[in-house]
Amino acid sequence: MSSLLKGVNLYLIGMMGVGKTTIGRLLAKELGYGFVDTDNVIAQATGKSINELFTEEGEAGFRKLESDVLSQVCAFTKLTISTGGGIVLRRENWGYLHHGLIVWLDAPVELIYSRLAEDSTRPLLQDADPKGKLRSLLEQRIPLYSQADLHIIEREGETPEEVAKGILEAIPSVLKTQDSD
Ligand SMILES: Nc1ncnc2c1ncn2[C@@H]1O[C@H](COP(=O)(O)OP(=O)(O)O)[C@@H](O)[C@H]1O
Ligand SMILES: O=C(O)C1=C[C@@H](OP(=O)(O)O)[C@@H](O)[C@H](O)C1
Ligand SMILES: [Mg+2]
Repeated sequence: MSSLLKGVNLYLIGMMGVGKTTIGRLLAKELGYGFVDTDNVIAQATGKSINELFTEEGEAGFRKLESDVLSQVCAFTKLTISTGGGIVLRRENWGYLHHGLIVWLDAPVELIYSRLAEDSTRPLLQDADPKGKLRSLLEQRIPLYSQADLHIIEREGETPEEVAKGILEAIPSVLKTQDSD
């Protein structure tokens, strides 16, 4: 399986709660790749939670840190990189993402909401109408997520392992060069 991508990095993009962090870790294991989660790197580097960074630096400050991390990790190979849902917003980030294979992990808003309803670690969902916020964020971001190489739609009840398996099975269909050895 590790020869599938020939060392090319795999980037997971998509809305918060679709499972990028959870599934990225599984994919890295299957591929024999290293695993990086951009939010975790930011939290480790700053010693602050994502909530604290949004409060203290604002979303713009957080986005700057996110771009810095992405620019650093894309210099490496053999990585599965789980991004934060808003990484698609900055145009400069696409120059980094396109160094690898980009997978848009997608799920219905109802499913995402059911996973995050009790979760207070997503500052953008600390809103009077979190479900409405998810819908409007998704609507704004669909044209951006659509630039991914691969679009994977999760079904309700699918386990992270099943989603990861579906991604691995779909990858050969989007590889630009075929393995000739
Ligand atoms: N396929 C799945 N089925 C059920 N729960 C899931 C699934 N994928 C992720 N989760 C749960 O949903 C929440 C959000 O997952 P996470 O990996 O943090 O998503 P993201 O990084 O995209 O925000 C976590 O509690 C995680 O355990
Ligand atoms: O969608 C977003 O703008 C965000 C998603 C979060 O990451 P996950 O997508 O891993 O939840 C985190 O980066 C931050 O709360 C902002
Ligand atoms: Mg995450």
